[in-house]
Amino acid sequence: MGFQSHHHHNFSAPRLQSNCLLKSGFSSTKKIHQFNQSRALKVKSAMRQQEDEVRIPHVLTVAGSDSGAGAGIQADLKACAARGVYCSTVITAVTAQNTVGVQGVNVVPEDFVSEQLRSVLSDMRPDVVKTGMLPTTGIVKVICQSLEEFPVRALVVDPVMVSTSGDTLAGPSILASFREELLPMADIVTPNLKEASALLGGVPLESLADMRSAAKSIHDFGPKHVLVKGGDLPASLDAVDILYDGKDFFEFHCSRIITPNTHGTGCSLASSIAAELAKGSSVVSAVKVAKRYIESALDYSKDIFIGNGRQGPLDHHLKLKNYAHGLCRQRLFDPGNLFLYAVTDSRMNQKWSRSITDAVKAAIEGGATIVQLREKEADTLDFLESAKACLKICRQHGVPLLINDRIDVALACDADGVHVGQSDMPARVARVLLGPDKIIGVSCKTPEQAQQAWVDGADYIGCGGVYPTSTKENNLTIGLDGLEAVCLASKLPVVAIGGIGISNAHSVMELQVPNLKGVAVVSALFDRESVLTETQKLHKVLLKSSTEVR
Ligand SMILES: Nc1ncnc2c1ncn2[C@@H]1O[C@H](COP(=O)(O)OP(=O)(O)OP(=O)(O)O)[C@@H](O)[C@H]1O
Ligand SMILES: Cc1ncc(CO)c(N)n1
Ligand SMILES: [Mg+2]
Repeated sequence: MGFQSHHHHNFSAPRLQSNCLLKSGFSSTKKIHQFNQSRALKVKSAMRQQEDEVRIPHVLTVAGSDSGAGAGIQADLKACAARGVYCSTVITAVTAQNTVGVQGVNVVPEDFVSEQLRSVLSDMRPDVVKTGMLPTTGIVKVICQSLEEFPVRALVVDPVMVSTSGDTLAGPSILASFREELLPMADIVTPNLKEASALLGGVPLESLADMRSAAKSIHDFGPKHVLVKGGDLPASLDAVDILYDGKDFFEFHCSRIITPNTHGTGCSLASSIAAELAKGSSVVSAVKVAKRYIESALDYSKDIFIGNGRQGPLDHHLKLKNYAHGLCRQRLFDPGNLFLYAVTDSRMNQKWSRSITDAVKAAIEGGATIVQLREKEADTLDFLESAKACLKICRQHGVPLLINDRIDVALACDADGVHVGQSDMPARVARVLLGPDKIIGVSCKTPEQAQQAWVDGADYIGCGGVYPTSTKENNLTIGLDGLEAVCLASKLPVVAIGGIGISNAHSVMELQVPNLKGVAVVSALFDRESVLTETQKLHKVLLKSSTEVR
């Protein structure tokens, strides 16, 4: 500490620091170690104040765990993740729950709820707190105390009382604590019809007019906004929610989605509102966006089948999944796909006046096991259109389609991956852009490049030019020796490329070197009269080589 106050930042040369260290009287190694640690911490917190630090919006949810994961803590985590917000969790109860109902509830002692709150609030400073299932009045109390000690930007209260299945999650004794303690602190409270009715001592709520007057009465308890949700209105009516801010009413309409999978809509709506508030939205726009998200998620999960009960769960991660195209597509890369790797070339297709789709179709019918579109001259729009058309053909045959160099085109058409060269987008950047599931291949000529491709998260290596080629100008030929060196050093499967065709494919595969999975060809297939026949011939040669090996 003395060191810090005696010498200010201007004197920060390393030599001076070690002099000061001696002067300050740190003698034992232990002390020096401690000093270095505290200095490391200071450096870290100084770094944290740098301008380029990224503050991610943060919601803390205080709620119960739902073992079926449609509602509660699990819904909050997934909804926040889907909305791009960090979510920390304080658990108030653990429920044994599924699509049939609630089989058991285990309440977390209020002292331990308090301890969880302190851990998160004192250190991580969430922007917004959202509450869900609060099973005891004692738990409501510790939340109010914690929020007084550690204020947050907004409080969203979902006054959970009964599960969708009709099981009690918080008894009627909780109502007084809600009215008197939590609601006065809330920026928004989100009761469904039953909860609004209970908060008001049991008044029946059946129409939009009832919902409006309920919102007004609940506002008198002190929350800044009241959202009365109409999910449980008669099935003949739209799902309309009413927001009241003490002055004006806002109606949020969406058409009713016919689905058994509505378990968790309430929790997810409240945490999505919290997520938007954490991003800095006003309450009105937060509700608008959150409701839109719930509508899409409900629509998206309307046909999924999980569990045998009456109430299936909402599924939150609509953007990450692809049910629409049948089952979840399996995207794991199979190195066996490198066996006969067809690379298209726009000039050759022009020369033989065939469309890129016809070229791809013929190659696949002839036995190609993976296709790469390499369209150096094409306009982006044309390239995208032909990529979409080729993808359709490839999917029909279960053959992966890769795009050369153009990450944007691969993303736009949802191709299976990309192939990049040493002077294209670095593989590690491509990996970040494309996510964990897409296939990434990298052209490598040396063991060092092969090692880098592995480090960067590539899936395979294209190694060449093995023989001289006319497809690529100024391309260094590395020969069979160069190929062998890369294959031996590589941690990734390798496909050989460069001047390979029917006459020499056997000499390549004959190397029998580990990791070598096949050959990639351009001219040998596409600079020919019949793509189909040439591919069939090459396929035969490769099959022969691979059976000879065994
Ligand atoms: N079938 C549906 N179609 C469209 N929107 C719906 C449907 N059911 C509920 N919603 C909407 O979902 C949100 C949650 O509403 P709901 O009234 O069901 O809350 P809840 O009963 O607290 O939820 P939960 O069923 O998870 O306990 C509201 O915005 C509501 O309008
Ligand atoms: C844990 C938990 N919280 C909230 C709800 C309300 O849907 C539920 N069913 N379970
Ligand atoms: Mg409901």
